[in-house]
Amino acid sequence: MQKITLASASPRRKELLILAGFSPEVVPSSVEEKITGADPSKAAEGLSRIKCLDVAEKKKSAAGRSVVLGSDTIVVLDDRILGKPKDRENACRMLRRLQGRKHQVITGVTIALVEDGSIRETDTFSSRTDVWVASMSEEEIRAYVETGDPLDKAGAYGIQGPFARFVEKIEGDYYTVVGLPVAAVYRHLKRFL
Ligand SMILES: Cc1cn([C@H]2C[C@H](O)[C@@H](COP(=O)(O)OP(=O)(O)OP(=O)(O)O)O2)c(=O)[nH]c1=O
Repeated sequence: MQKITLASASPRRKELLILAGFSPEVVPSSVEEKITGADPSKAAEGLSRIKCLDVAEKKKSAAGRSVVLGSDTIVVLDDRILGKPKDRENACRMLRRLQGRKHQVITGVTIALVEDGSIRETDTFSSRTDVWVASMSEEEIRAYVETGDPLDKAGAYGIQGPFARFVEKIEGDYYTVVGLPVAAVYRHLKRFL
C-alpha cells in the first residue's frame, strides 16, 4: 500500500483513494475556503493548493518523506461558480438553475512532496467533467433537498446518491464529479511514490 497524506475532511476522497489502492492518512486543512478569480479551473486549482500547502507546512516537522494531496471541487454554470449551498433554500435555488441543462464540475488537485523539513516539489492540475441534469419539478427539487444530501456538496447535489435519477449524461471522468479524478491523480502521483 502506498502511503499518502490526504489534506481533506471529505470521507468520499478518502474512500476513492482506498479504492485506487492507496493508504491515506487524513490530516484535514484548517484554511477558510474563499473562491476568488474569474477562471474556474484556476479557482479550483488555487483552493487545492491552499489546502495542500497548509498540511504540507505541518508535515515539515515530521521525519522522513511525505506526499500530501489537497483537492477542491466546484460546479460551474455559465462561467459562474457554485460552491456548497449555505442552507436548504440556497440548495433549492442552485438546483432550479442546474435542472434541464448542462454544467461543468471541476476538481483541482495539488500534490506536494515534503522531505527533510522542506517542500521539495509541488504539482497542480485540474480535471473537468460535463454533467447534463434532467428537468426537475419544484416538488422533485424540494424532496431531494429534504433528504439533506445536497448540503455538504458543491452545486447542491451528489451524483453518487439519490440525485443519480436526475443525471442524464456525463462527459469526462465520473470521479472528478465525486471529488477526486482518480486516474489523473495516479498518473501525477507516480513520480512522487
Ligand atoms: C458535484 C458533487 C460534489 N460532491 C462533493 C465533493 C466534495 O467533497 C464537495 C465539495 O467540497 P470541497 O470543498 O471540494 O471539499 P470538502 O469540503 O468536502 O472537503 P475538504 O475541503 O476538507 O477537502 O462536494 C459530491 O460528493 N458529489 C457530487 O456529485
